[in-house]
Amino acid sequence: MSGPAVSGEAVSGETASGEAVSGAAATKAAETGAVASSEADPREGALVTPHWQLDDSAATAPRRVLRGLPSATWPVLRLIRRAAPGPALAVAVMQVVSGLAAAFGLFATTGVLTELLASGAATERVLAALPDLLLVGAAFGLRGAMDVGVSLAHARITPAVRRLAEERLYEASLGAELAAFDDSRFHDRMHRARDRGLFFLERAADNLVELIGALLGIVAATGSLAILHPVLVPVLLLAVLPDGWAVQRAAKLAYASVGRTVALDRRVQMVSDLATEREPAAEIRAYQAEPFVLHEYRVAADPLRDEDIRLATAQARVRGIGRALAGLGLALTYVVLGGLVRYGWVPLAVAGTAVIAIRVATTALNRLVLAANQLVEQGLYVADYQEFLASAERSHRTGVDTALDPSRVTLDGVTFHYPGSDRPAVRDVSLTVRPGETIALVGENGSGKTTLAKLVAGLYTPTSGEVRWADQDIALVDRSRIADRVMMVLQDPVRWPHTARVNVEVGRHDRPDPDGLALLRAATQAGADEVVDRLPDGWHTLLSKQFRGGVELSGGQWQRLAVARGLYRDAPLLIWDEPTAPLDAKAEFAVYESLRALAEDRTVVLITHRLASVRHADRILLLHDGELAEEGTHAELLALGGRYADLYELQSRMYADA
Ligand SMILES: Nc1ncnc2c1ncn2[C@@H]1O[C@H](COP(=O)(O)OP(=O)(O)OP(=O)(O)O)[C@@H](O)[C@H]1O
Repeated sequence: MSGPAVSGEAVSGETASGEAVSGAAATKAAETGAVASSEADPREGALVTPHWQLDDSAATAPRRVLRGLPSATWPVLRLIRRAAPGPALAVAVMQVVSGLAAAFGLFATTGVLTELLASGAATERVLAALPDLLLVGAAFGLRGAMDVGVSLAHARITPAVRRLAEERLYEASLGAELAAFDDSRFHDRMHRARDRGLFFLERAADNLVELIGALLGIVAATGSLAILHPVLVPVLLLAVLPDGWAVQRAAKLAYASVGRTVALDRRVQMVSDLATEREPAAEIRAYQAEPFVLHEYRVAADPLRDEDIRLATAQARVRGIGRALAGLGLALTYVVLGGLVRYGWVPLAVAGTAVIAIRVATTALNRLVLAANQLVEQGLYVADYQEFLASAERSHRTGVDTALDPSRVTLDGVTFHYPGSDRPAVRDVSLTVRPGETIALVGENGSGKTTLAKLVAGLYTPTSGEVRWADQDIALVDRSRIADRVMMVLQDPVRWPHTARVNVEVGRHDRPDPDGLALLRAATQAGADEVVDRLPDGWHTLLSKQFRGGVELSGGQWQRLAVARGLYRDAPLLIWDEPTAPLDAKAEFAVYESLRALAEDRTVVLITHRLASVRHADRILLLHDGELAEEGTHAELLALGGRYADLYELQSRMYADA
């Protein structure tokens, strides 16, 4: 990751003076580009920000999103409408009915009080009040029924929203270009969207329902209050606005805090994986790295804890001030009401209803303020979610939907930079792979072989230059059209936590193979049949120790399955990146025999460090520092006496010595 361009404001922003230090440290770290471990210990003093913690996109988000409630509400509303339109409509209707019942109940209460406070015998007054009393009871009952109905409909909304939001996130992530996964900003956005965005989206859906209910409750109570005496309405606002300010302020503090700590959170998560997952367990013990892992945890977790405490304290202070001001406002409201009765501006019965209405309105307004402010806070995270979807969408390349012929591949001045990297991984490479030709890419570690192979396969788009299949520039073609024509075995293939059968068939999951003949052919060519024969449930054995009944394979056994997966795919362009590195000699020999058979009617790009395996390639291309340094047949390159000859000589000597 290169030093991100983050200003001090990015990490100090809205916060108190202490955090300005983190901004300065951040800028310094960004300027020096030093690695985290050589920087100041994040536990010292104010929250110091190592370079991997910096997150420039978080800095601008609050201002943009805090423009108000609508921007927080619309995306949630749209999702609710898509995810659960029926329950959403039911909630809206029942909430309106509930609000009307509340208003009706308040007016009926005035009738009851008027009768009860009139002169005459107590029994007569009670009897006179009875019809209104029944109306109050009916209104109360209707509200209760509506509230139960709202809860039932609401229970269907939240899970449906989560389900839809998750699917959209995964769609966006799966649809993003491969290069996006090499970009740290994309990762930060994705983590914010996945870890917080989804959670808060669900909460925001809850709060929206709450907000609408509270709003209708307020309209009912305030409307009744306005009819009883208009001056009570502005006075009532005095009681709730300070609280509203406090919750709003607390939400901003929380978001600013998350902007500062999102990468630390991720760091803790990564250390947590190291400490608890199976894969690193053996190496950590072998290297006695347990104390180191714990140290790593503390370095990230201590400042997180301190930041959480600082945030909670600041929020409590702000809320306390809000509460005190709200109490004063409420007292003032009652004083005004007392004055109105004292000077005979409102009758006592109306004042009695006003007290109830004020209580109802205050409760509803508090609910509203809380829900609205939580919604604004959650809206910030929902915006993160939306932003991730948008960024994934932006990275999604759309192209023409055309048939492709990859038998002749031409690279024309191709240069490729990984995101955020100044040095090109592949530099100005031009070459042509002719139909049916097998080329081998060789060179030292990091010379650009895998990157070049991924460019040929259309997984990356060149920063400059063109990759053409036949005469078609593949940068302009739909991604799925390209992928359809390539079979590929990559370095470090995925170990699918699924059955052995799925591990092969996922190579082309929609390939019709009812008798499993293609599966068996691919498995035999890759030597995976021998692996499967020894599994307790054969092809149906679950290959993941993390689930009950699952088994684990050796590295070479996994690789045989991965090779079988690549072969099962069956496409005209074959790209093999170190397919046999973890295989034993027998399996390697078998795989190369299969490769030779496959190469007869395919264009093949083979990457390997075992130069003995590339002797039969039609052409060998040696990459050095991203550039095409040598090109020719095995014999030609040996005669040239360059880097290839040196490497071959070295390897031959190793075998001879052995
Ligand atoms: N995802 C990535 N993000 C940024 N830089 C990368 C990424 N992958 C590779 N690189 C850089 O690109 C350069 C070429 O890497 P590449 O993997 O293509 O080399 P290679 O020749 O295949 O190496 P090896 O023989 O070790 O497999 C290296 O300097 C590497 O550091």
